[in-house]
Amino acid sequence: MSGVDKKLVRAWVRQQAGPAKRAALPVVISGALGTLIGIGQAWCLAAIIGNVLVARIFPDLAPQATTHTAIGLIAAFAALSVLRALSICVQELFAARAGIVARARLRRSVLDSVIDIGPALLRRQHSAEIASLLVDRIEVLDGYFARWLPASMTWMVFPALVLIAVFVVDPRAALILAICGALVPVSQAVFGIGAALASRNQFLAMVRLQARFLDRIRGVATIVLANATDREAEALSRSADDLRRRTMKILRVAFLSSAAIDIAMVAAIILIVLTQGHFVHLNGLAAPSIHPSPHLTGTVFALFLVPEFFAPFRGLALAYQDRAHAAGAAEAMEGLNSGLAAPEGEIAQERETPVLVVNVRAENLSYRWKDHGPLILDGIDFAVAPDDILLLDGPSGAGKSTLIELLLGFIQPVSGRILFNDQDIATMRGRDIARHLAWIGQKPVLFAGTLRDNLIFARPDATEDELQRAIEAAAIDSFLPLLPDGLETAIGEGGFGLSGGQAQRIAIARAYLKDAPLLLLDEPTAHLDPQTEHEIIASLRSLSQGRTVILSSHSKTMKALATMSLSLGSDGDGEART
Ligand SMILES: Nc1ncnc2c1ncn2[C@@H]1O[C@H](COP(=O)(O)OP(=O)(O)OP(=O)(O)O)[C@@H](O)[C@H]1O
Repeated sequence: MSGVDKKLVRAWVRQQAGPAKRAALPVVISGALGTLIGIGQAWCLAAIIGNVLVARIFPDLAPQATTHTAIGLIAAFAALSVLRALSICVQELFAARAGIVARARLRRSVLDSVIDIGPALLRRQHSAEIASLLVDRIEVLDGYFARWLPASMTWMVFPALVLIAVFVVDPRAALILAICGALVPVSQAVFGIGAALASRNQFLAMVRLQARFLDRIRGVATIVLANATDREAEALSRSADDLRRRTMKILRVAFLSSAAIDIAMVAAIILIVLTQGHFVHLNGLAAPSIHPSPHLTGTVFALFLVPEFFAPFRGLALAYQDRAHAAGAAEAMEGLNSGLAAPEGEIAQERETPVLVVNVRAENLSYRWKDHGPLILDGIDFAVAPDDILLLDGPSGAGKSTLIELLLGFIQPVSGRILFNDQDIATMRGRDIARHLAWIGQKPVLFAGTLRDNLIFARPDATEDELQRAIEAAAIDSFLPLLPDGLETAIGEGGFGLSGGQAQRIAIARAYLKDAPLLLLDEPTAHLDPQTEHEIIASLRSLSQGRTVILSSHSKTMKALATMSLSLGSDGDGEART
């Protein structure tokens, strides 16, 4: 794991520490109980073997052993086994709950960041990468919260409990366990570095493959028409093979790390057995023979506890990958700037007073896309009030869409400011800016779902009456009877196809439902035929009434809607005219 990773994970762990460690505490407590019960089980078994079985074979060694003792020990072992099963069940339940709660909290935080940053995010990260963070990366964090956190809190404590129990009965065996146990962290540190690196590389390969798949599915028509199917299939199979090789590497490292623990465990067993002279006797080169002694119970007890002693190390080694995944997720979240999650409840406490009117003012607004690139907008000033329709005029590339993105709050000006009702939008959160406005672009996004789902997406709590009014105002009722299931027709990806004009009507209906006082229109009639454009403009005209409207369009008919204009580009002076 690189230094950057370490720093990120440390910062991330610190941030998670409070809620996640609290959630992991019951896992730790039930794990400790499980260890204590395991010690009890080992004692019962050792006593059965030492006091009962051996007494039967060598009555002179344990003459007092009775059938009653044997039955009592077997009953105690059975009862402890039931308790152990229960403690494992409880531990698993708490671990699963800790994982679920933490993942839900992280998903909300990442989603909030994605929404706050808006489409600007897609300029620096591939959508597949963001989807992978929200789904896969956070999903695998389950292991971090459910396994790694409890394991990292207890990997020294549980073996210490076992060591104390063994020490009381057989100090020599305890010393052997301690020495063999001390070797484990050294081997784990070596393999851990490899595991983290392999896991990080595997995640990167997976994200690359996902991004590639998504791009190719989106561009499937282009691939088929360019006769590039074979080439693309080959490239995809190369990416998939890369992922397979990296996954195998992780498995190899995991196998080596687990083998190191096994070796330490076997070494401990052999050393305990060999150092108990009274237990095993080596007759020269002949096979060892057993010479039980009255201390047999203690030795057997120590031997039974060897797996119990190493179990937390094994748990930690298995969970090391989960930590490596957390490093990858922390890095990706850092990219979204969502590493520092908003404390729970902060958003809910905000008062969401409805915005009724918006006066928009831009003061000396400038913007450049790249640090040392040309100014796309230079010293723009305008003011728009309710019932005004401001046309952003200028040739292609003049910066009309850029100005609309600034108004949406998706990008920030290099100088100057935009004010909504005298408040600088730079001081507002994305969701507050969004409450002021509705936006209609060239091509509305239709989600996979019914037409109804797509409409009420703008306001899920809209009543049936409000929905009907929006449908009429946007003239959706003109094509509704043509849809096989009316409002319940599945549209969007995998659903019923809609024409550009019909899709644009859905966007207008959404704007009606949202009922925001500021309307931003970015070439809403581009790509429409004159007849459809005429109908859409009629709907937009009524939608504009009483609202503040800022509009960008190359269409003469759309331009005719405007009450004032702002000339952008080389021939414009950046001042609005009425
Ligand atoms: N994400 C981006 N990164 C870098 N430059 C960009 C980006 N988006 C737009 N630009 C550049 O900014 C300039 C203005 O683009 P913009 O899309 O705002 O123009 P426009 O007036 O809306 O054009 P059109 O009328 O063709 O839509 C163009 O030179 C464009 O190349």
